[in-house]
Amino acid sequence: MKLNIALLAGDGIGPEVIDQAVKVSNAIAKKYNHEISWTPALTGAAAIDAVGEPYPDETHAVCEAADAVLFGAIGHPRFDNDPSAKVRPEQGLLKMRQKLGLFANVRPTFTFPSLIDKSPLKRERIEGTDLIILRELTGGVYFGERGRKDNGNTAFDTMTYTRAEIQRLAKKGFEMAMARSKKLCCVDKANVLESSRLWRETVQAMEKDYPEVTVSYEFVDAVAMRLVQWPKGYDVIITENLFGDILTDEASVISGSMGLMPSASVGTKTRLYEPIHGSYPQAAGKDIANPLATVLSAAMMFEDFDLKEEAQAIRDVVNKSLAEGVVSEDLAEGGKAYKTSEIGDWLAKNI
Ligand SMILES: NC(=O)C1=CN([C@@H]2O[C@H](COP(=O)(O)OP(=O)(O)OC[C@H]3O[C@@H](n4cnc5c(N)ncnc54)[C@H](O)[C@@H]3O)[C@@H](O)[C@H]2O)C=CC1
Ligand SMILES: CC(C)CC(=O)C(=O)O
Ligand SMILES: [Mg+2]
Repeated sequence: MKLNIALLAGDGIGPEVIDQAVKVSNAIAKKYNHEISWTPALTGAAAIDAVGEPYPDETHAVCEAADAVLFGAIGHPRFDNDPSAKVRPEQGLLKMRQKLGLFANVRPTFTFPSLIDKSPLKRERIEGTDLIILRELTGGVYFGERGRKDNGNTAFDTMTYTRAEIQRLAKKGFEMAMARSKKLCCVDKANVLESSRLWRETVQAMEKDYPEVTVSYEFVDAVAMRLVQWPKGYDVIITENLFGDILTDEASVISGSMGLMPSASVGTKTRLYEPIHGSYPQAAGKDIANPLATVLSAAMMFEDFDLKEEAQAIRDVVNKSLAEGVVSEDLAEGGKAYKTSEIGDWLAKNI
């Protein structure tokens, strides 16, 4: 197969983890006779520095022309620490998601056999966890009306959803549940928020179309507790943008590290694969970040091209690396920590 992949490395550890995913993908291409052409493009703070805008039109054109996008991370402390900055890297991420129509973010949470006892959570609670948080990605408070009033002394952000936005995300959730254990949990805050009540009303109305799916409705605060208390109680979770953002970082504790959590963003135009973590600026340039979230995002990309054996080969080599102790600092627990680049080399060699 010939694949044209847009490569958006971004900021901080973005370029370092992307490099490893490219090494692994190229090794897969070589082994299984595929041809991958990578087209790099600017995004985030790197793009602001170069052209003054975090998601330039040229980058959008590259993404639109590609078969898929592999994305690293964006964000830089000089913007995080400057609340008055008018142009911010994160605006690029949101614009990209919106312009590419990526309304659903698939964030799986699973455990790795060799890491289970390293989790702060007990083995019996997490072993066998296999859940998906399907996060709405182009609506809600990240995209609602915001501003200041009262001479800047009052600030507001608006959480807005349309029925159609909820329906298209929920449809994906129901379909995923049908293909898995037929269990769907809609996470909201319908006891307080009107937008959550629209979520609940909309999902309830769709239940009749999927009679085999058992649907539960839970409040996000309680789910934040239950997710780490008994993650095996969940299979497919659907939720709005902000709640999904927060719950998935929390879920990384079940797997063992933020550096292990992949994702796929899907929607109306193209597909984008990215780790759930950010640019981890404290690690930038040190070659210490865990590249596996990005490598496993590439596995999700192969899976979606229906290259299932290739995707499995990546997951297998990742498991092998963890079992053999080829781990980065976040998982080393005082033992030998491999460099980001060494892990990429090891994985590519062992494909
Ligand atoms: N999708 C994206 O591009 C995202 C960008 N950001 C941006 O990233 C910057 C940093 O934000 P933070 O809140 O610190 O989130 P972050 O996800 O970059 O880092 C949070 C913590 O997670 C751990 N971590 C993250 N990635 C790791 C990896 N690959 N290997 C090992 N450990 C890892 C580290 O302990 C780190 O301190 C900000 O500018 C933020 O806006 C944050 C989240 C997502
Ligand atoms: C800028 C944020 C919306 C990025 C983030 O935290 C995420 O997508 O997980
Ligand atoms: Mg996040």
